[in-house]
Amino acid sequence: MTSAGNAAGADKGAAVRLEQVSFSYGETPFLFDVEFAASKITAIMGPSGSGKSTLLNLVAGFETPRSGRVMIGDADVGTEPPSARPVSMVFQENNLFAHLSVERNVGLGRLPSLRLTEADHAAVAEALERVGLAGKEQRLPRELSGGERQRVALARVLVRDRPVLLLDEPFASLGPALRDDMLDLLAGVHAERGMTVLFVTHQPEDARHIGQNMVFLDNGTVAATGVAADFFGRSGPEAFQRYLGAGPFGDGSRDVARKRT
Ligand SMILES: Nc1ncnc2c1ncn2[C@@H]1O[C@H](COP(=O)(O)OP(=O)(O)OP(=O)(O)O)[C@@H](O)[C@H]1O
Repeated sequence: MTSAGNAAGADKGAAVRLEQVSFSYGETPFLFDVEFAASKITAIMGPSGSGKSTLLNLVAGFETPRSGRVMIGDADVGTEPPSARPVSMVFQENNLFAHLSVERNVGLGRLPSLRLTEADHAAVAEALERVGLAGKEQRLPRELSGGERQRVALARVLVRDRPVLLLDEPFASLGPALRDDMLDLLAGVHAERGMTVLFVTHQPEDARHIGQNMVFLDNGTVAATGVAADFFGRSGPEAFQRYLGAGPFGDGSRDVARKRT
């Protein structure tokens, strides 16, 4: 996959670098030293509790490192509040304000005050069209399906138009066919915009579907990095192969060869 679909968006992303970033939750230590290439989709995998969400939270600014630097492009953002970072984030659930319409939920990405200009309204309409939600602008989140709610979250990302997009298992609650649709939508948006995407997933097939690069976490640190095609080949990192064999919960419950239904 390339970002060549839109020359204007091709260099849009910024590299994300965690330089010897240490952090802890009580007795649980983390140490991250890793670079996410600009304008690429990097899938982040690892056993439950290995620190995937923690890593995203450090990049987003919801957590602060004890030491080390969080770099986005050339800027050290380690002390910036989340709102000042050039980042958008989509979670598995609870991305939307329940009492606000689809249109207003997306508009928030443009302007938290929701005092939108004509141009802002046009951008919201265009984003909703792009994610296939034209005509549903006035609905409340509870009047949408799970997949549609995640489309609203993606539309908000589009109007925010930040160089870095963090996705924490955004499609985990969706069935396989819908998940594939959402991955295709995400890949399309990435091809147009060229933002840097960090995509946390438990699903090897999702990582293979859209991941260009891979980062594998284990026990609070980066155990392996590389190009996705190499990771999933026979000569992929041993720790990753073991993880795939055991399944993310260490019980063999999932397998790389698992077929979509
Ligand atoms: N707010 C918190 N307070 C205390 N401990 C936390 C907190 N958030 C996470 N942890 C702990 O930090 C470790 C890493 O959690 P994290 O959510 O980053 O893992 P993960 O790899 O995203 O897991 P999963 O795949 O289950 O979502 C876990 O042991 C978790 O219990």
